[in-house]
Amino acid sequence: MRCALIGNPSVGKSLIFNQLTGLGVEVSNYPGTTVELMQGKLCHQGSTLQIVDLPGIYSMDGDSAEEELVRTYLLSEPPDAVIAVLDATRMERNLYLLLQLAEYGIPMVVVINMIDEAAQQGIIIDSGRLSSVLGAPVIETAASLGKNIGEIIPTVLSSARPAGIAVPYTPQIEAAIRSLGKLYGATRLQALHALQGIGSASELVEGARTIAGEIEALNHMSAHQIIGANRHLCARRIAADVVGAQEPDRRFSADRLLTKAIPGIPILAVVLLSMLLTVFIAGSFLEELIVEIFTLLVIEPFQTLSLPPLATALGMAVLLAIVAGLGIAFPFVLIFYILLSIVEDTGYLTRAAFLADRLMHGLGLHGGAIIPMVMAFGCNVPAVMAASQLRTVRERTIAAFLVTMVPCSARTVIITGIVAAFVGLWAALSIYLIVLVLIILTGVFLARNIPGGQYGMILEMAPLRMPDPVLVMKKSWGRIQEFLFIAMPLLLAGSVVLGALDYYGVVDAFSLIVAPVSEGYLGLPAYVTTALLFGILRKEMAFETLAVLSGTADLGSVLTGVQLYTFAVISVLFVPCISTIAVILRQIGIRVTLAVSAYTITLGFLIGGLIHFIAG
Ligand SMILES: Nc1nc2c(ncn2[C@@H]2O[C@H](COP(=O)(O)OP(=O)(O)OP(=O)(O)O)[C@@H](O)[C@H]2O)c(=O)[nH]1
Ligand SMILES: [Mg+2]
Repeated sequence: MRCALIGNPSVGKSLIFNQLTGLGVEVSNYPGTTVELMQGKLCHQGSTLQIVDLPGIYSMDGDSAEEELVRTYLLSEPPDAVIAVLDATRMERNLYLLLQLAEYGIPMVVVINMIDEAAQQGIIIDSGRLSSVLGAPVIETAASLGKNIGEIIPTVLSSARPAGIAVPYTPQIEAAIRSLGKLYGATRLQALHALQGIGSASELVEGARTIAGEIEALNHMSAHQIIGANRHLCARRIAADVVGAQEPDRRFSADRLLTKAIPGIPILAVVLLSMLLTVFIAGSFLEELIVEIFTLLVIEPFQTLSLPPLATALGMAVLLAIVAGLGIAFPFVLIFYILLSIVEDTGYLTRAAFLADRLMHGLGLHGGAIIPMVMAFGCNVPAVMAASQLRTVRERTIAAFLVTMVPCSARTVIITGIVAAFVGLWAALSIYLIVLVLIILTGVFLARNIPGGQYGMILEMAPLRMPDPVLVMKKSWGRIQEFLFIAMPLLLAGSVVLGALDYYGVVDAFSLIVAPVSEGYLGLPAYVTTALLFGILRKEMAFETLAVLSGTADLGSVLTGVQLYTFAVISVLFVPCISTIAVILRQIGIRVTLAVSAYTITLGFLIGGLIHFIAG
């Protein structure tokens, strides 16, 4: 048996899905979290059920990718039952979708989720009454508390049935439905779709177009609009019937403060800055701790072993890679993801997107793109994935450029580990400033020069709520896995290769070749440029390779401040790491990948040369 979860965005479908199946689909207080169909299985009293988590949608008849996905899914492979999830605090709007869903005639169970929040807001729902109005079973749940989730499957199995309710449309629409039925044998659903111009060219769609044209001429409103208005009216009536007295929302005033330019923008700046500072401070603290413990317990004992030289070289390379990955990058990445999950689940991120909207428009993006931009501080890889969800090619292209320029945690490691440690805190901050200016210039330039229109942003404010610590940790863990299981192995493999190349003298030979450019143009010893190139594998590798090749972790003793600064700026700017390149290639395309790589290499070496020219 197959069963699908359908509902508006952010009503808790994925959380219910996870609780039913025991899987870990991403759950977040940000509309549009699930963008594709997710499947899971569960066993109930000996029989296996397949559960499908669908993206959240506001309507079944629109033309967004998510709406089309849900519609095609229901039409082409109708599940045996649907679980319609509603948000108890927004019944009217949720019922609008439910009324449309009812027209598909698939057996359903209605789940009114977030009943805990409704209770807090003084909203009372008469679910018995709703059940008799809809003609389908209704269950009240609070997924975050696990309340009544256990009742869903038994109810689906015992009493799911097609909802009996039908929206009463205006006489003209009803007449059109009847004649389309008579003329083309269309069902009510097919006739409604055809009247709204949904579906591929067919006699029915052609015939419906003529009728819809007549209706439009008579009403000065398209059939699509009339149908929508009828459904809204019906949803409003049902909501008025089943939803009890509602107290004014107390969170309203907090929202006013967060979304008005003043004090909203200063608050946003403080939030972003404190996120960065927390990552810096807590990250460095953990970093030192881990590196010290690791050196004491692993590296020092390893050095006292008398192994053959090649084994020592390779072993050291692996150990250094583990310190670089687990000890240095991990604390930064983990803390960043925890902070991001918290900001997301409080509902603040939607306010940030709203505030950033105007600013981002200057860069050719809309406020929603603030999410990939902020995520990029953690790691560019998930940020590019998020950017590839933007609506137009133009936006995706611009976002790919800007996201890859944002200093990710690995680059933060270079900035803190090299510049802050050996040159100074202000020098480190100045790198962020340089990057910020370059990002703005790039965005403005691309926005002016890439053709294509700009979409406005339609983003629903997520409700403000206390994040659930367990969910926050689960989500951060889910995100960190990419780092642990994809980046770490890459880092280890890269280090072994580096160790071998160094051992056999290949690194030295390579250094000879790059020496003229490196020394003449950038003012850097040749091995430093070699280290830079290793940064393509993984940005931390640049740092680590530099330490390996210069033979000491105390970089200040072998390179001057300007040299270290130049090195850091170039590695921050030039080419994203290999994982980022791969993900741009997969999600956005080869042309953008090549353009981004060429652009960032040029930028890195131009600015690097400039610094040497001015300060060297
Ligand atoms: N208070 C409360 N919060 C809930 C409940 N159910 C879900 N949430 C929270 O609501 C937010 C949205 O949950 P998701 O499961 O991601 O929602 P979704 O319907 O899958 O959303 P999309 O994938 O965007 O369509 C998360 O922050 C959940 O923790 C509930 O019953 N009560
Ligand atoms: Mg979801």
